[in-house]
Amino acid sequence: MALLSVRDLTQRFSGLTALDDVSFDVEEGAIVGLIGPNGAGKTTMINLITGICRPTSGDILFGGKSLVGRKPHQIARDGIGRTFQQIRLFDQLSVVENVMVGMDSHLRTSYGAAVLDLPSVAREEAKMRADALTLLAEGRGGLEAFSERRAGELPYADKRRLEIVRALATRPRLLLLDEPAAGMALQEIRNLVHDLLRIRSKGTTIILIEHKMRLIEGVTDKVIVLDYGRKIAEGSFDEIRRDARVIEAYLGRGYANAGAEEN
Ligand SMILES: Nc1ncnc2c1ncn2[C@@H]1O[C@H](COP(=O)(O)OP(=O)(O)OP(=O)(O)O)[C@@H](O)[C@H]1O
Repeated sequence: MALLSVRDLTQRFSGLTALDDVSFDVEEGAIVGLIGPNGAGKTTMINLITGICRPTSGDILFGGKSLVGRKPHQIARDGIGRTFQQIRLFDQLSVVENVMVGMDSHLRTSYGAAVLDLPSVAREEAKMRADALTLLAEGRGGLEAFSERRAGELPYADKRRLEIVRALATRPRLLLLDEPAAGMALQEIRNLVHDLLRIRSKGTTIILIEHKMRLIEGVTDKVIVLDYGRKIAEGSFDEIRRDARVIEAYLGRGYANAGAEEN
């Protein structure tokens, strides 16, 4: 059984069909790319999976159970984490605190104990800090070296990487990334390829929206291509880059043989 199964999903916004009868499966342990031109419906797909919007019709099954009608916080607890196109860090908090904020839903200490400042709260916080530092240390060029710096002071690419670490703090089974390589230079994308493969090797399934084909080529097992809300292709990057409809709608002619070297 697929970990995630999107079935006949349609989303209309007053007259505009953002997604039109889209179906695909994501197998456990896969890294799946979601690509297509601006306005194709990629972010809408992530918003439906995470419960921000309710689909006009169709279904989304996660571990065999429908997500439709569930609230975003319930879906996060079900095991789906995400990052956003626009960075959403707490700039005034330290790097490690940003990751700890992401762990809140796992905090077992009660509100009452927190108000009374009981030792159990201090123990819980120390454990969260240690777990957050472990997560920060796992990426290439470990972010843990900057753990006490304010997030707002980090270079741009590290902010994006910190967002991913924070999304991992909820220990998701499925991680949804909305343009994680936006604004990154070549070496930073290489580091991100390494980070994503490592995250997958630890058991997290990933769906990523991305315009940087170098990242899509470097990490994905399968790519879904959307155009005007419709799925126009599905296959390995090698397959879809030779697909006439994908070349026409999105990639352009240079891709069929050249690959992602220039992008
Ligand atoms: N809440 C909304 N209300 C009305 N229209 C919306 C809403 N959300 C998205 N749309 C429209 O749905 C279409 C798909 O948008 P979406 O953001 O999903 O595209 P995208 O593929 O993520 O594009 P990009 O690559 O530019 O981020 C667009 O025409 C957009 O204007």
